[in-house]
Amino acid sequence: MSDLPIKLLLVEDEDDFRDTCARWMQRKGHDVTAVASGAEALGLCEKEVFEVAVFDMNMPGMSGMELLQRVQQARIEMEVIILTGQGTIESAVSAMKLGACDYLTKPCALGDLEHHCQLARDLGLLRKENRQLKALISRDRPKVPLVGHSQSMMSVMRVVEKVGPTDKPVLIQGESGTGKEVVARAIQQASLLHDKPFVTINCAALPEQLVESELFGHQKGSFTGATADKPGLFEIADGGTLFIDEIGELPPALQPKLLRVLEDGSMRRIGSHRERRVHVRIIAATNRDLASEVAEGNFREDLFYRINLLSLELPPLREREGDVDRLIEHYLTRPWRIDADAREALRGYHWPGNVRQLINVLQRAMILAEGHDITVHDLPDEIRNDANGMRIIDPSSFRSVKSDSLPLSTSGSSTLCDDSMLKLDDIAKAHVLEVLARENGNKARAARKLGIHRRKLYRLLERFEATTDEPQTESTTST
Ligand SMILES: Nc1ncnc2c1ncn2[C@@H]1O[C@H](COP(=O)(O)OP(=O)(O)OP(=O)(O)O)[C@@H](O)[C@H]1O
Repeated sequence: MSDLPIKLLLVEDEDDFRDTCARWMQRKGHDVTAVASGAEALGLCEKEVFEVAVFDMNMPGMSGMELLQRVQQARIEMEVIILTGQGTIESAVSAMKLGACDYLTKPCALGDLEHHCQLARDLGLLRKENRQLKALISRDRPKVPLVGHSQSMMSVMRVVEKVGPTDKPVLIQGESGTGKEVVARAIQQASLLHDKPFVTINCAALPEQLVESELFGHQKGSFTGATADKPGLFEIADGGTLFIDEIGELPPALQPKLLRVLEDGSMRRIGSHRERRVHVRIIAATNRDLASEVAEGNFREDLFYRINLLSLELPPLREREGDVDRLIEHYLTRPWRIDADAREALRGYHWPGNVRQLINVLQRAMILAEGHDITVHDLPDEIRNDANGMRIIDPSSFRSVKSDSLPLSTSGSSTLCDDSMLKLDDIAKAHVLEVLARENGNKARAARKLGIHRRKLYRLLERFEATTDEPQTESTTST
């Protein structure tokens, strides 16, 4: 039995007994609120959350049994002990039937009262844990090992080991499919909360109204379709970790609510005035450049600083030397084999969809292969073309770019120009600008189409701009 302080509500009309009980429990370190009537108690329960309540059975106005019924009807979650001067078996049975967890007769020793309150609190914690576990069974996924020994992944793993044991928020950035959720789970596994709930939400996958009710829960009747009270993921994750994927997509109206939970753990369900407190570690992930979102006014600066306290950036797969081979070994199960050409093609590909794309390609190849040997013919066209050095760029993509706007040099100051490098850079610029135009200037979408990180697109555009603005000298004239 735990001896942590109990958040206790005591409802007793006899002044002396109420004061004596309240003082005793307070001296024992519990957080006690004592009131003399059922009406006062109900008003309090609307605003505050209690773990345990002790109701005197016989009170003028509203009896303890009636109060218990009202509490049940309002779906207020707390453990109730009924206290009575005239205990009978019948009244004890009906109290239990109404949902009381315990029944005590007066006079009772104060030590007994405390003991029963502790048992009730532990029962409440068990019930809560049970709800959390049920919620998790449907959400939890098998653990995925973090495969990769490249230098960049080794340094990610070192950061995971360092940030894991703190209970501070972590922000994981990286392109889609780089393994942000896998890393979030690894952080949780390295933390003191490893045996506590790990609950996930993807802000991009849900409409705005649903994101709010998923995260914060709602009160019955608070909007059309809210047919019952529903706890939010913050409550379900209480004591554990909440992984907020695609946090860059969190609607602006919800950002202050999230900030409040991060600041002092307080939140309210939609349509409720009751303030709740939760203790949840937040791990957030995004494939957007959140700093630019802040600069563009799409993401609150104060929230950004809160979640960005500890951050880590996942490298794209094309920058993880040797990891494609390790991922092949991991995901290509026996009896499948891959021949040298196919392996080489996979190693050389630029993987815009990162690890997720590699897994899909391997799964597809296992289906298409004759027997159990995967060859280059079982790989998708874009990978085969890449491997043959035939990455084809649609010639029409050059039409919208005027020849005089092409960059003249990659370095800008070099007097020795390599023709082939110049042409490659020209092609790259034309392609990037074309994709950007096709996406009506939306850099996030263009970056996604190009298979590069948004930050990289910004850097490329800056470079293109710099080279275009430069005074053209003979030494940098393009052929
Ligand atoms: N290092 C890794 N080792 C093993 N499997 C991995 C690794 N990284 C990613 N995966 C696998 O790749 C797939 C995509 O990973 P995950 O969902 O974590 O990526 P993500 O970056 O969160 O993607 P998104 O931004 O689209 O949500 C999953 O099937 C995951 O198990």
